[in-house]
Amino acid sequence: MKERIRVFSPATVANVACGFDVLGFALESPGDEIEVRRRNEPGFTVINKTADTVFPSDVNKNTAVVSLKAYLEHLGSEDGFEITFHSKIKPGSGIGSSSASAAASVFAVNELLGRPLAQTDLVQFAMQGEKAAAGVAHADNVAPAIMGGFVLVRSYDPLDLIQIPYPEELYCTIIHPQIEVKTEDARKILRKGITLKDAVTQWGNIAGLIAGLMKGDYPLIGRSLKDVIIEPIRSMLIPGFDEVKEAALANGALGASISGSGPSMFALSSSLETAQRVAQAMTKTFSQFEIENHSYVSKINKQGPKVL
Ligand SMILES: Nc1ncnc2c1ncn2[C@@H]1O[C@H](COP(=O)(O)OP(=O)(O)O)[C@@H](O)[C@H]1O
Ligand SMILES: N[C@@H](CCOP(=O)(O)O)C(=O)O
Repeated sequence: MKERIRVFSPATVANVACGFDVLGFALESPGDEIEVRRRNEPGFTVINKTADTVFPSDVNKNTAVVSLKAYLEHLGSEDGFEITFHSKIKPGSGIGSSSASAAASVFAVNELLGRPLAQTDLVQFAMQGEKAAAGVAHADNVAPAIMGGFVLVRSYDPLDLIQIPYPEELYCTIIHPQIEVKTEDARKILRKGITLKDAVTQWGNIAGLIAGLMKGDYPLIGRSLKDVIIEPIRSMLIPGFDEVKEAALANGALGASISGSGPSMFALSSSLETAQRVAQAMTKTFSQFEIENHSYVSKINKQGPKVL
């Protein structure tokens, strides 16, 4: 049996505007690149070879270790592993840094062990990594990170994950302002109650977004990419949010909102040319707020994690 493996695990956009905690999609880039090696004794070590990522000092709070422990416990294994991070999504970015790590380790070891579990069965363990990072075992990052594409979390209990078809020509613009917003903090500020009016609007939009993706109906996707519950609260953490979102829409994006818990923003477009124009417009607008930022365009990642 192989003793070591190197894998890539993708960044993800969770919530996707109106799908708080229930919808997410994977990006072709960026992502985590880790190498996992079986140790000769139980326990876990984390080696950080990334340029600018700072992990928790306690290795057992690393989401890659937390998810892997849950997976190995399920298998009844007492094996130990060394995890080396070669590249890393910046934590607190809003594109699933904690999720990419949680997904990477369980995918890697499942491959090393000859796939004792189906890939979709790995999500439940990666969710434990998310719980360590954000206090809640939300699946809308780790499900698409492991399964690829768009994934709807139809139910958490029991866990019911639905892969959602989407049009091939769909491009995501990500803009990442250089500020950190921890998911845990961005969850604490949310209202505990919502009005029936907002609930009706939100579930109409999530249904419309799913229908638009499945039908490849770009106008329907655009009409549905609206969030009346989470975005009004969290956008207060992102200086210039309204202006940047307006710039994206004015330059042809189907829709735009906060990526995950932020501070990154995402916009979906139906062509690469539009997505690139949107990236330029969002960057130019953010720069007017003197916030260092970088933007890029990514296709949707069909595959999820992969062995390198
Ligand atoms: N392997 C890891 N990768 C990223 N963040 C991690 C990891 N292990 C623990 N963490 C912690 O999780 C938090 C980042 O997760 P989160 O707030 O969800 O950000 P993001 O929006 O990037 O997923 C940070 O507090 C970080 O210290
Ligand atoms: N549904 C979660 C998604 C968090 O995404 P992340 O990429 O910021 O970790 C939430 O909105 O809290």
